[in-house]
Amino acid sequence: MSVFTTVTEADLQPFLKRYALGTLVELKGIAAGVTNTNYFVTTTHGRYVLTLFETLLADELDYYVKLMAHLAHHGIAVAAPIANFDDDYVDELNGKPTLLVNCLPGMVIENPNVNQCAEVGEMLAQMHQAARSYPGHMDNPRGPHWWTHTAAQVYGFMPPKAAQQLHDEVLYQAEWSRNELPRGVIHADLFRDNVLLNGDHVGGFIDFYYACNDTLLYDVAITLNDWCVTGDGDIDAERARAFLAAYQSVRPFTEAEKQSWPAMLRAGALRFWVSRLYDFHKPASGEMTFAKDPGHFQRVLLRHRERTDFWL
Ligand SMILES: Nc1ncnc2c1ncn2[C@@H]1O[C@H](COP(=O)(O)OP(=O)(O)OP(=O)(O)O)[C@@H](O)[C@H]1O
Ligand SMILES: N[C@@H](CCO)C(=O)O
Repeated sequence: MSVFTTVTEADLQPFLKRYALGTLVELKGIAAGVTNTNYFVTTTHGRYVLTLFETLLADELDYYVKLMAHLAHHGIAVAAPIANFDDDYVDELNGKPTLLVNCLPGMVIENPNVNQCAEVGEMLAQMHQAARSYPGHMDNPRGPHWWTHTAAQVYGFMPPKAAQQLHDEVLYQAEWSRNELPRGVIHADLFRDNVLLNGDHVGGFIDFYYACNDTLLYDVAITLNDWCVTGDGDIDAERARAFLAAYQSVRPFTEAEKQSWPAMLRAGALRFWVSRLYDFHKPASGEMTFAKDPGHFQRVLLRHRERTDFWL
């Protein structure tokens, strides 16, 4: 469930008076999602999504929310934040920082087809391009420094063979240089549950709260590792080829990116193996997370290590 902070119609009516959105018709909690409280809000003007941020503070939201507004302004399918009469995107309701965005068409798809993977690849490349003029900056909090430090905290909980595999990968990732790779704003968590699909078309990308400035190729790897994966951690070649071809139809990889692609695929898997290991072995008390299977990304990573064809 994901209504951690209850909002009643009586709470919302005065709040909505700070926006040009008409009056409340219906308020409905959204079950999906595990971090924040989300509601569908229908007013006399349309349908919106209200998010109450359970952990992020108002000033921490600035980079993400302005990025969403910037991308929407460029025609990228993302939820567009709506400003209140003070021209602020982030407001406050029931003691929590709050955001209203437009409701996007479509739904989360668990088993995407080839066309849907291609559409996501194309939109991702266009998002990378549209974000080139975004002035905000945020270092990636989940890069090599983070996984080296975080892996060190979980080795002791792991079977020796898996710990050795993880340690080997951390060392391997420290040995190659990312300096030549194009950088920009990345989503950094564009899994299937963060994209709404409207038929074969992208209804919208959501959940920009890991977005940051890093290499664009890292975003491509993270996205492919989820969208094109099979149940056993292998990659479906047909979906991978379609995804990459569509991405490159907008932004072809540089030579340096082509060379780095096999290593970057592994980096994308390592990042989520480590975060899932950490959440599994060291859940913060009272934290509202539902541990996801770390073994899945161990399998994805080990398959990448054996791979000889990278679908380019
Ligand atoms: N702009 C939107 N338009 C339509 N539906 C949305 C929109 N934003 C969120 N949703 C719906 O709400 C659900 C939960 O949103 P989201 O995944 O962002 O939750 P969260 O708890 O904030 O994040 P997380 O899942 O990363 O914990 C989504 O699966 C989607 O169904
Ligand atoms: N997408 C992440 C969780 C949210 O960051 C995962 O599947 O581990």
